[in-house]
Amino acid sequence: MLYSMNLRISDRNAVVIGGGKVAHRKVLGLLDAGAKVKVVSPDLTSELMGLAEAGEISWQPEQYTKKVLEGAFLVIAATNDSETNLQVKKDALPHQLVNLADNPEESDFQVPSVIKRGKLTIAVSTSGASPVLAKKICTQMEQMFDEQYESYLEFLAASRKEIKVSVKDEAIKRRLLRTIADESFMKDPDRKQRFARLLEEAISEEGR
Ligand SMILES: C[C@@]1(CC(=O)O)C2=NC(=C\c3[nH]c(c(CCC(=O)O)c3CC(=O)O)Cc3[nH]c(c(CC(=O)O)c3CCC(=O)O)/C=C3\N/C(=C\2)[C@@H](CCC(=O)O)[C@]3(C)CC(=O)O)/[C@H]1CCC(=O)O
Ligand SMILES: NC(=O)c1ccc[n+]([C@@H]2O[C@H](COP(=O)([O-])OP(=O)(O)OC[C@H]3O[C@@H](n4cnc5c(N)ncnc54)[C@H](O)[C@@H]3O)[C@@H](O)[C@H]2O)c1
Repeated sequence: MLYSMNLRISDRNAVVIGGGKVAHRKVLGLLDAGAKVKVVSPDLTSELMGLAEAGEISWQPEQYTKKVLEGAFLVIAATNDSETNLQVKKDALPHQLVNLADNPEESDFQVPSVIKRGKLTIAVSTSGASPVLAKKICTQMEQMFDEQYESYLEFLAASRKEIKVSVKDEAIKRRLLRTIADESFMKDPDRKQRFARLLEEAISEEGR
């Protein structure tokens, strides 16, 4: 069984070994999360070359050696040589998190298929059974959880903050938090006013 979590990696060192299309996909995810990315590979796809030229990633144009792992928090071995990928896992220190693009069993972590809607993240994993299915499920979910969720999550975050500072009674607090998570709030263009009224009522209910 794998343990699911969302890792904060901004400004952490990530090393990607290999410069093909799989490495490129992993690099984009790491950059989105704000990691400092180094790619180690004798060659790069044109997309990765563009990122190197733009200074978004650093490129070490050489074959893998153990030394490149120094200082890495997270390591992705995505070469097309399974022996090299396995060697990366053997060389890494126990506290370095290693993913092997061709070997789910030997990986410390696996990368899920992901949908992002602002603060909302939906991640789908099949534990390595079928990455294609993971992607397919995400594609289906993309329609269910459309772009409206981005502003809805902003509303939820702000409203929850207000509830936490203004309401002391645990039962009332819970009721409000559940109410704003109702689908009708997601669809209501006047949800801010509706929430303001509810909050006011709750505060006076508490004062009684
Ligand atoms: C979800 C996603 C995330 C990402 O990579 O960012 C991801 N793979 C994606 C796509 C994809 N992967 C493959 C194809 C080609 C299929 C085809 O057509 O043949 C496509 C389709 C495509 O590229 O479109 C083949 C493949 N994948 C792995 C192996 C090796 C093996 O299993 O032994 C092989 C066989 C290679 C071969 O047969 O040669 C291994 C892994 N792939 C994983 C994740 C991890 C398990 C996640 C899970 O189980 O849920 C894991 C274990 C390791 C890891 O990478 O962490 C991403 C979708 C992104 C999106 O949502 O858009
Ligand atoms: N995890 C996934 O999502 C996924 C998806 C498809 C394929 N795969 C697997 O991922 C691997 C890479 O796939 P790809 O399509 O990117 O391959 P690719 O052939 O396009 O790229 C491989 C890259 O690795 C580099 N490389 C090879 N040996 C190296 C070494 N010793 N040191 C440094 N770099 C080295 C090559 O120069 C090249 O840049 C394959 O093993 C494939 O089976 C994984």
